[in-house]
Amino acid sequence: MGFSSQTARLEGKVALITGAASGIGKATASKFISNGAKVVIADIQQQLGQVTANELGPNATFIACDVSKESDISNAVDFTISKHSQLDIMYANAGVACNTPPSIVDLDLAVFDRVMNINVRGVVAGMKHASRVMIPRKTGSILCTASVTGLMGGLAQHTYSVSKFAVIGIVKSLAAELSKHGIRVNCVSPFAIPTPFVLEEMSRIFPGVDIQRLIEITQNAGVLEGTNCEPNDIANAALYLASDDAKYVSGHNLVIDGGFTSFKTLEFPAPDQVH
Ligand SMILES: NC(=O)c1ccc[n+]([C@@H]2O[C@H](COP(=O)([O-])OP(=O)(O)OC[C@H]3O[C@@H](n4cnc5c(N)ncnc54)[C@H](O)[C@@H]3O)[C@@H](O)[C@H]2O)c1
Repeated sequence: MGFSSQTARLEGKVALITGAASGIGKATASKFISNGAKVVIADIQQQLGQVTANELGPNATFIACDVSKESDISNAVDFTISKHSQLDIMYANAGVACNTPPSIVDLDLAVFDRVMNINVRGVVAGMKHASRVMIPRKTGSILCTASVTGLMGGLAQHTYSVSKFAVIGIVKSLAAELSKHGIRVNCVSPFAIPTPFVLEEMSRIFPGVDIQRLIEITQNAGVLEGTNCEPNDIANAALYLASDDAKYVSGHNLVIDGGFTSFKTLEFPAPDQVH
């Protein structure tokens, strides 16, 4: 009993990770590779995706993919199979934030549709095409990145939060369907990890504040004193869920938020106190 070897928990496995050119996806790709997996990085940013794959070494390959296009997703799955002959782990991680107006009265529904196309439709398409190749093999692990905003609402969250509630809903529904095929479906829900995605949001809230200070503010928004949240915290959770260590875990949403949703409210300094 207990965890398998820390260095080879994914030996012989092949993973496809969307949105892995940067942030959480990149950290997870690196973690999976150091645990023995081969990883296909699928991302809309072609140049950065290629740089990331080069950085991660020969067990990483990049394929251009816009998750809002079903044909790009099916192409990424086909590419993975033709390169590695199997797909064991599908991590539908790509997602975007958006600048939502304070009031729903001013909500631009075109922005709403765009976010849903990436954050929800993109995840569903990833699950669909991964399932097609996993079901005949009677094995597989499907992951997605939801968010703490998929558990609780908040001001100006009428788009992003809706998309992440939907992701958690899909995870629970698909886990039910795929259990009879030996496929597990889970998600992770991060909070305030200082990636480009979050820092873009933060620079909207605190215009003109330098990046290092924004990283500091983001990390201090967590609740555990003496530790900083980072992409690797999510990569560790993804590794657990993807590996056989979680062989009896399905339909689960693993929240990695330093306790935020359990016992604390968000505490940013007032914008005029940040210089
Ligand atoms: N950083 C956080 O605190 C946090 C919190 C909760 C949830 N999340 C979720 O984590 C996931 C990863 O975000 P991150 O924080 O690592 O940000 P990030 O900006 O570092 O990474 C997001 C990646 O997704 C890619 N992407 C965007 N649109 C795409 C598309 N249409 N097709 C393919 N790739 C696309 C980007 O190019 C980028 O590489 C997202 O789903 C986000 O909603 C992040």
